[in-house]
Amino acid sequence: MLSATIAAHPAAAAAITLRQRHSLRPRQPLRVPIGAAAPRRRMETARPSVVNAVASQGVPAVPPKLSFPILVNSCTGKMGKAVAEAAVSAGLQLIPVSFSATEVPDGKLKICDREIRIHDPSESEKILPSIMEEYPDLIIVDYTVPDAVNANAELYCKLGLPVVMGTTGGDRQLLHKTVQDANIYAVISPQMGKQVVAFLAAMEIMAGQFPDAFSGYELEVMESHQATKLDVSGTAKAVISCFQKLGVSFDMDEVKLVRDPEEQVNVVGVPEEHLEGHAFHMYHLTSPDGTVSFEFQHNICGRSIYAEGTVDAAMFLYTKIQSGASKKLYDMIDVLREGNMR
Ligand SMILES: NC(=O)C1=CN([C@@H]2O[C@H](COP(=O)(O)OP(=O)(O)OC[C@H]3O[C@@H](n4cnc5c(N)ncnc54)[C@H](O)[C@@H]3O)[C@@H](O)[C@H]2O)C=CC1
Ligand SMILES: O=C(O)C1=N[C@H](C(=O)O)C[C@H](O)C1
Repeated sequence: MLSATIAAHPAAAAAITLRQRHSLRPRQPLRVPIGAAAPRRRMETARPSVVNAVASQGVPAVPPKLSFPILVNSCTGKMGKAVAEAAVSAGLQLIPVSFSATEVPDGKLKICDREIRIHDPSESEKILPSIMEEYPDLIIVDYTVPDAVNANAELYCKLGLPVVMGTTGGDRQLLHKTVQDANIYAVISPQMGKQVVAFLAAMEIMAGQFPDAFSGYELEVMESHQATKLDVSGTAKAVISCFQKLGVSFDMDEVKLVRDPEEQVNVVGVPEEHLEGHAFHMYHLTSPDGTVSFEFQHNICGRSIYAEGTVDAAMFLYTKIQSGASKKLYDMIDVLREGNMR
């Protein structure tokens, strides 16, 4: 059996095998425990580097830190809160306003010692223009719910507000058309985690270069997320569309969703402390005669990988806007390609 395993979080190495549709069996981790790995030898001689060479000529070695205003919609959500915290720690100016369908005491929320005023989404059209006046360089980040994606995008387009759209679901085709037609600056991606985006990019390259390489193979897909997740993983859908280009026949509704915490712990192998925030994905391919199988996984615990990637995307977008780039609509592969990951 050929097997490729990608575990993006050390705590998430529990491998899963999907040999029969809807039947999940836990398996021993394939990786060597971190502590057992032989330590790498440190380089003993200083290497001349471009940075050092430039610094020695009196030019600043480190590019100036970017700082611009960022509004996170919605700071009451799990991702919104994580992004707001990551933005503050990266030195961005977190605008003390957000919108939410969830009521919070006194209409306020504390994030990193800052008080964020929470408004009802119905007020966004009225409030955002004055915020844009106050913060002309503003970028908005959207982590709301699948049902709000299209209406939110329409509003940002109407206002000409640059957006990093992390929210999944909704009508994706319409989302892209709305943004393209309005010609606003945007990064749209169902996956902001750098390493997962690199995996996705590799899948796209493989699909482009070897179409039909997996023709006739059977694909089984399992994704496990926190029970509150409303939609099928947008990342799984993107990976599946690559498998489809590789010749695999698969309907999106064949994805096995795991949302039951007991199954997540006992069958999938999600660490209990990450039941409220995890994203385990497994894709299993079997050849028509059953003699060859492939397995790909990306298992993530927590949200920091997406929050950091989102801040990278916002910084990328800001520099595009400042340089007056003619291309305006980007995805995370564009961000990755230009090396904008801190
Ligand atoms: N692109 C990426 O890398 C990632 C994307 N996501 C996606 O982000 C979205 C949010 O995920 P979570 O934060 O876990 O969900 P969540 O349920 O914790 O938060 C959603 C928040 O949006 C608020 N909300 C609902 N309707 C709204 C509206 N019209 N305007 C403003 N706020 C509104 C809710 O009150 C809630 O606080 C999901 O679509 C999820 O799939 C999540 C993780 C990573
Ligand atoms: O809701 C989540 O949590 C996640 N959503 C994104 C998706 O649907 O692909 C990314 C990741 O799976 C986490």
